Amino acid sequence: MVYIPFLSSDWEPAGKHVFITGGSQGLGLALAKLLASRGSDVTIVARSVSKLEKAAADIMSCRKDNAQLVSFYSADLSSFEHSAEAIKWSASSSAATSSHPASSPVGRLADAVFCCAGFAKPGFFIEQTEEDFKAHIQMDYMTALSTSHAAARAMAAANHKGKIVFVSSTVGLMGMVGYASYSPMKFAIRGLAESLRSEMLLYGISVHCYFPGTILSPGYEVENRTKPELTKKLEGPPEDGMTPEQCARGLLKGVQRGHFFITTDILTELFRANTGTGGSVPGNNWLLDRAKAFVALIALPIWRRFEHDRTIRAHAAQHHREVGTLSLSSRPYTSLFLLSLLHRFLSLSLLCIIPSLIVQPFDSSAQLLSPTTSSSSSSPWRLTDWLVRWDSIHFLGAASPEPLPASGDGVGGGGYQWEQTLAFQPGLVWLLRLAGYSVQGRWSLDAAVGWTTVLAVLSSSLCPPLLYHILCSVLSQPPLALVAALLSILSPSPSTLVTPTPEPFFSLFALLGIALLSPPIDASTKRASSSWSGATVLQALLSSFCFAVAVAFRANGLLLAGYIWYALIWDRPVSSSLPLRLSSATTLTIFTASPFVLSQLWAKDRFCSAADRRPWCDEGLGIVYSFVQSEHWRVAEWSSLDSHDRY
Ligand SMILES: NC(=O)C1=CN([C@@H]2O[C@H](COP(=O)(O)OP(=O)(O)OC[C@H]3O[C@@H](n4cnc5c(N)ncnc54)[C@H](OP(=O)(O)O)[C@@H]3O)[C@@H](O)[C@H]2O)C=CC1
Ligand SMILES: CCCCCCCCCCCCCCCC(=O)[C@@H](N)CO
Repeated sequence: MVYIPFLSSDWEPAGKHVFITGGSQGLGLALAKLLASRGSDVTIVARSVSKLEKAAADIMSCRKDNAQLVSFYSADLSSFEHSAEAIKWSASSSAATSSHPASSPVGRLADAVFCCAGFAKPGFFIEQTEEDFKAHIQMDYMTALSTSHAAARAMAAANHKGKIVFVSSTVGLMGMVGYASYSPMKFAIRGLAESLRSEMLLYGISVHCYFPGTILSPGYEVENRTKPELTKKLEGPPEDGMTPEQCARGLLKGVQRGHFFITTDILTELFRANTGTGGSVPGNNWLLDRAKAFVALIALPIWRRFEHDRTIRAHAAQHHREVGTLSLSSRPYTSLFLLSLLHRFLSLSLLCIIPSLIVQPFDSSAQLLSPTTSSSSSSPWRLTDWLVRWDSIHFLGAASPEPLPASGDGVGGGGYQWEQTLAFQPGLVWLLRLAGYSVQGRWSLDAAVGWTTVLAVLSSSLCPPLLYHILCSVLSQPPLALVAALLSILSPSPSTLVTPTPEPFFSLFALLGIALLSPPIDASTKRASSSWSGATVLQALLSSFCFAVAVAFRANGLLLAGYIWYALIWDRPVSSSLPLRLSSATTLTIFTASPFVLSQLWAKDRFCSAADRRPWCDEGLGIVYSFVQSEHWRVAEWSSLDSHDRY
């Protein structure tokens, strides 16, 4: 016999046996109560007996007529065997399973089977495990599959023209963040419903599939415990959801009208009209479906692009902080370091060593030191020839404890002898002095240059991985951070990074300080901590220490204090009072600036007591730094080329 939907009238629940999985709570229970109130005999199936007993009593109290049967059966429906048993038991005349009034079977094959059992544990895809995915396959797809399979077999065998009703979800028509383990199961149920709608025509069994939006059920409460904030935000507040009772009424209405795909909210209806109709899926109303599909055609892409995707992208920064998307070990720190190291060695050999072996070095500053070099000519190493460039010669002059036996004028030696070197911060000078003593008891130029070079290569190679680390937390776009870090390896002045200059050390400590200022991740909440804690203070202190070291190498490190102000005053919504934050930022700025201030005070103390006071001792703030900049280097003057005669 052929089932002709057009000729069949509204489905009438009175007197029918309805079999409801997941009938002990939420949608299933609401549906069971509704159908009981419409005169159906009801069987509910779930796992927990205590919940079933309570629910069955509840359903009994909703009956229209006391002769209606209510029955519960406990089974885990993810198993084919148990599902088949449940269907068989409900149709049998077995003895009661307990003293509960609803523990006897209804005793005839179900007329309608509602597959409401389900479960959701939302979470981010990359955080979920094999167990999570398997649980969804079992609890959502397998429960629906095994129940419908058992029901279809029993109905087909008995030539019983019943109904099978699936419960999918809005996310069975559209996928969204947080539901990557659940939504595909609801798509699968939709696929099953479509296949069965077609195949069950053979037996006159009708098939329906319901796509509810948020149902304010006990299951919803549970899933919200693991639901990402972003998913909650996109789904909307609980007020946007529907009660199980509202959903049950909508579902029953759809079933009664013979709708194949049933929805109860506008958004899902638009998705249904957009993707769920046409082709092999029968529509609910030809004209209205087309009108809705037209609205959906315009509205959904706009909604997706300007609302949905935008919300997700805007959440990226918070997400990366919460989840720590890339574990530290999977970040390309080591590769960046090794790549930088390779670049530094190439710079050393191709720019410094090989050219000075073949031809004259491109920068001949080192030749000022030639008397020294020739005195140690027995050594095959010509470190100074290779590695002394530009300002290095002046740093070496100040670093050498005794005057350097230089051939030219202006190198000096024995400390800060030349006024113009006073604008050099003491960091590199100290480092060269220390390194020079490393080999013999006597200060050695080669040792100073050699060891400082090794440290410069290491320091400048650590900078790209550090920059990557900082950019990852600032940009929240690891690929972009990687490109920037890779490009940073290619310095416009490669030899500065591998020879005794302040830049490698300055960069390393400036970046370290900035990295330390990024908010710590709270281990328990996995969020960037937003409160003013001991850790915040310690971090800011450590970072201002790094900045101070950077200032010891280069005076422009003073600007780094801006990061402290940004972090303490602007960036972090700290709970502490503004005066406390302002005074902390001020204190840390003074700390950061101290190497500069101290070096200026030292210069003043040393050079301004003599009778022939230099002009800067009395001019303005009495800072030698700015005097040297304008007088010797003519910084910010177009005529700076003239100043060369002063070197
Ligand atoms: N809540 C929502 O926002 C939405 C829910 N849905 C879907 O609607 C349906 C009902 O949802 P809701 O009311 O929230 O569900 P609940 O989580 O509140 O209830 C689920 C029911 O299914 C039963 N159940 C779960 N697993 C099994 C199993 N393996 N074998 C037998 N019974 C089982 C539970 O009982 P027990 O644990 O004792 O077995 C319970 O009776 C589900 O399919 C769900 O996916 C769709 C869209 C939105
Ligand atoms: C143009 C209109 C714009 C409207 C924006 C709405 C955003 C999408 C809402 C998705 C809701 C998902 C509900 C199903 C969840 C579910 O199945 C789980 N709770 C399972 O328990």
